[in-house]
Amino acid sequence: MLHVSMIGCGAIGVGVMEILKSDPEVAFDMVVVPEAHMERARSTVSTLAPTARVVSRLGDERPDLLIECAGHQAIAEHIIPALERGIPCMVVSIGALSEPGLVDKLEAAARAGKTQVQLLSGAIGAIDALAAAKVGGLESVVYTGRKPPQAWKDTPAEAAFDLDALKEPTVIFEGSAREAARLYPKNANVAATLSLAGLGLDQTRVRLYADPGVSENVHYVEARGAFGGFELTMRGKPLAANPKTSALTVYSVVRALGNRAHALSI
Ligand SMILES: NC(=O)C1=CN([C@@H]2O[C@H](COP(=O)(O)OP(=O)(O)OC[C@H]3O[C@@H](n4cnc5c(N)ncnc54)[C@H](OP(=O)(O)O)[C@@H]3O)[C@@H](O)[C@H]2O)C=CC1
Ligand SMILES: O=C([O-])CC(=O)C(=O)O
Repeated sequence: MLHVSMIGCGAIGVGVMEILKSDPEVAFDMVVVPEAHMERARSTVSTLAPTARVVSRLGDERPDLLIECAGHQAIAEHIIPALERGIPCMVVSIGALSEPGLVDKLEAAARAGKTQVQLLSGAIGAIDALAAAKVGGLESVVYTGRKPPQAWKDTPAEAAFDLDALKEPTVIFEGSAREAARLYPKNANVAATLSLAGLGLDQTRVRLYADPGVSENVHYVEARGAFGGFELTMRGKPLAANPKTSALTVYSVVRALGNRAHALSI
């Protein structure tokens, strides 16, 4: 039985607990949320993981695994201290890792605690292929992200474009993955994941579209290198609870937890 503590109880956290409710080999012991929202989280968690405690910090507890499904802040606040204490961690807010120095801090914390932090693939696929291709040498990685206009609400695109009135696919950003992550931090997970697995934030090229013709989060990747090349299209169905997040992200977390908990890992 794998004893897991989860940080965050939003669209991803709830989706993960819903699926794993029926897995006898995974137990959620604690769910960590901000102090102000503990009561709300308690009512959600009581139906999904009735034995789990809702807390605002991990304290002295030592789960087998700590998983972050919360956001940027949670990495500094919870993941780095847990790694330093030797608790293995998984991180889903990969966009946060575009902050200069944060990947190094994560690595240093894991080394100090003699443990490991796993960065999850989330909404994008072929990270195994891209990371393997990097060994032989990559020449180019180009990522095109296409989402319905409303998925770009609360981003700089809202000020620059009349999103509700768009009739055609519209490029809202073109540049490096680093710049994409700076301007669109809540939509930067895929660009940052591809960068970390491949050519880095400065050499990974990104184009983002607000497209009234799509209802899904469409991720298109072209990679070239010594290995040859690949093109990948993901058409991720958005979660009802958060249209910025593809449902595959939830499944990617469930897969990762299953791979730690079960006798067979794939
Ligand atoms: N790797 C990938 O491909 C993808 C990654 N993501 C990332 O995953 C993360 C979660 O996404 P999603 O579930 O959709 O987001 P939600 O906004 O639905 O949920 C986030 C949850 O985390 C909680 N939270 C926020 N800050 C903290 C903190 N410092 N400590 C503890 N809990 C905290 C929130 O609490 P409250 O509501 O009280 O603020 C909320 O319960 C985001 O960072 C997102 O960018 C998303 C999609 C794909
Ligand atoms: O599709 C998703 O779930 C998330 C996404 O685009 C991103 O954050 O890059």
